[in-house]
Amino acid sequence: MKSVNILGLRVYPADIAGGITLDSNRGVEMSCVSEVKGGGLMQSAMVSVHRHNLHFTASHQHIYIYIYIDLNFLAASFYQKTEGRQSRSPSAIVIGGGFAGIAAAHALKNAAFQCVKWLGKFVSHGSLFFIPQVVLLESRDRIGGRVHTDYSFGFPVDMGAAWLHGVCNENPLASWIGRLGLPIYRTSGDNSVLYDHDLESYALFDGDGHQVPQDLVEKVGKANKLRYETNEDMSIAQAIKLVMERHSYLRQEGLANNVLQWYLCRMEGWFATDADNISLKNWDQEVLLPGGHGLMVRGYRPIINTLAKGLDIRLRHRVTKIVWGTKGVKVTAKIINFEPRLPDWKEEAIDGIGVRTENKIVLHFDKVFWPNVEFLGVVSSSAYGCSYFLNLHKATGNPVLVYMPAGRLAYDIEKMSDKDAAKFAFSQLKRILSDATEPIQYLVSHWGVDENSLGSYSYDAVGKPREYFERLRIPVDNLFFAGEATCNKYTGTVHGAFSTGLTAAEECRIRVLEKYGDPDSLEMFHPAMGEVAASISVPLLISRM
Ligand SMILES: Cc1cc2nc3c(=O)[nH]c(=O)nc-3n(C[C@H](O)[C@H](O)[C@H](O)COP(=O)(O)OP(=O)(O)OC[C@H]3O[C@@H](n4cnc5c(N)ncnc54)[C@H](O)[C@@H]3O)c2cc1C
Ligand SMILES: NCCCNCCCNCCCN
Repeated sequence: MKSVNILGLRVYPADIAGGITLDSNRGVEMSCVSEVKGGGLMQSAMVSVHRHNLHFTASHQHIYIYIYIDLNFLAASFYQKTEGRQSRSPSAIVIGGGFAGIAAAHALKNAAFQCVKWLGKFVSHGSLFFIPQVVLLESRDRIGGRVHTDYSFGFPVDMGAAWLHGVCNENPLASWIGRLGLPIYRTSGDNSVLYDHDLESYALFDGDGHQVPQDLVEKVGKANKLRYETNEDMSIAQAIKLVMERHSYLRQEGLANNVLQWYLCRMEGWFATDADNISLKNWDQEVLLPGGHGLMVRGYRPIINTLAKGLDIRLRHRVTKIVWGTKGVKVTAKIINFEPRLPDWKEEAIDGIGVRTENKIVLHFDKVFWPNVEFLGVVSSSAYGCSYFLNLHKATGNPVLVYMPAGRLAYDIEKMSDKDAAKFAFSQLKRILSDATEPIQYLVSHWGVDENSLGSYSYDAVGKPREYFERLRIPVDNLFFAGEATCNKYTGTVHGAFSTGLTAAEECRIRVLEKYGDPDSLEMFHPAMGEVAASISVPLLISRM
């Protein structure tokens, strides 16, 4: 029996048909079909690789295809070319230049470097010949994926990921952040009621612009410590309703209820979906690293740029079709339609993982007219009606507020033009600060409708086992998968995506050696993944300690 604490809101309990044709003259050619299936957003890819036109592998005996796709599906294949030569060199194609794809390509490229060093020492003894070439194919005209730092205001603003969840040395990204000297503004410590914020520096208002007394906010946050015992999974929304029905003294009314709805709205932001979709059983099973949550003051871009340095990246290369192996394997739409088909357990995981939307509407003002707090909120009688504004001025010194709708609200706002979306965000601000001046610039993200992401990040859907995330990661024969939705521990995060990219690259490397290399040499190739950065410990630069 699973026990769940219920406390305020901390309730404890496209198909893309994708393809590449590697052309001997041009490199890569692609076409794509993209569609959204009702009920859930699914993606997959189909890549065709034709033996005769893999130009950059022409002199190699083994071609290693490493396919990395949108909703973080990664497929890899060995392609054997036996044209006389006995030399054996794999090549790698990474599909998708998000954090996981870039991490994988970076690690594979390092593996190549290690091999060259190793070769220098052993080739004269007739040992394994192994110089992988790595090419990364990215459908957008930029790298980063759901990490996208915009500079159009003249300073960095993250339109996707902005926080480092877990400001500590165990964070897989810590060594990179430390080494690059990137400052972090910590918005919460451990076990914060609001995930990435403490109730330390904020202002909550009711719809008429009156500030909600802080003791009420804290009281509601601490209110419902009841343990709820159930074997059955249900949604967070349903669980709260049941608890309230059974324990009338817990029922929040009037303003207290609106504050409770606001907590719920923040939880919906964390999972990018409505509370009706979030699994009571599994929502708290991800690992939250210690050290609280910190904003990347200069944005995430410097890390992705550093990891991408020296990689062969082909932008605007959308993968639409994959045929792999000596006889060819097809991966087609409906989630993933592999030939041969993926095993049922894998397809079930792809189907069962939820992905919905959180967006950002960034308002740039000529001056600051709001209170000097980390965030502003508007409470309402439903989570849908609540608002959350992150005050970037506190962390960065720039006069910027970021309005972040999630779930159904984000979905509805995505139907508006950018201008109307910005107007809507501003109208929410006007409700609480009547003397607010119009923004001078705005930016609007569209993660839900963007065919390259079709959602913001994955969540635990009601009735689906948590191990789906791990199932999604597990390789099938020589097909490999990576990305945030394959990360059981750190689902939905940048560091989670990053770590699965490294893992997938390492598994690919080992597979190449097992299949085509000298197994005894595995140790000699060791390395590469995480390499230098991981071994250097540089203290993180954290403000608001
Ligand atoms: C609004 C928002 C806020 C977030 N906030 C945070 C946060 O504060 N902290 C945090 O840790 N995480 C946050 N996240 C989550 C984080 O951004 C993601 O978990 C992470 O960036 C995912 O990386 P990925 O490599 O798995 O996938 P992606 O970044 O989506 O990478 C996939 C790549 O594949 C490309 N691609 C797709 N289809 C094809 C194709 N057919 N052919 C070729 N290329 C293709 C895409 O363009 C993309 O570049 C946030 C996300 C969003 C949207
Ligand atoms: N406070 C604003 C919310 C910002 N959303 C970031 C959520 C990132 N991923 C959460 C992972 C949940 N599994």
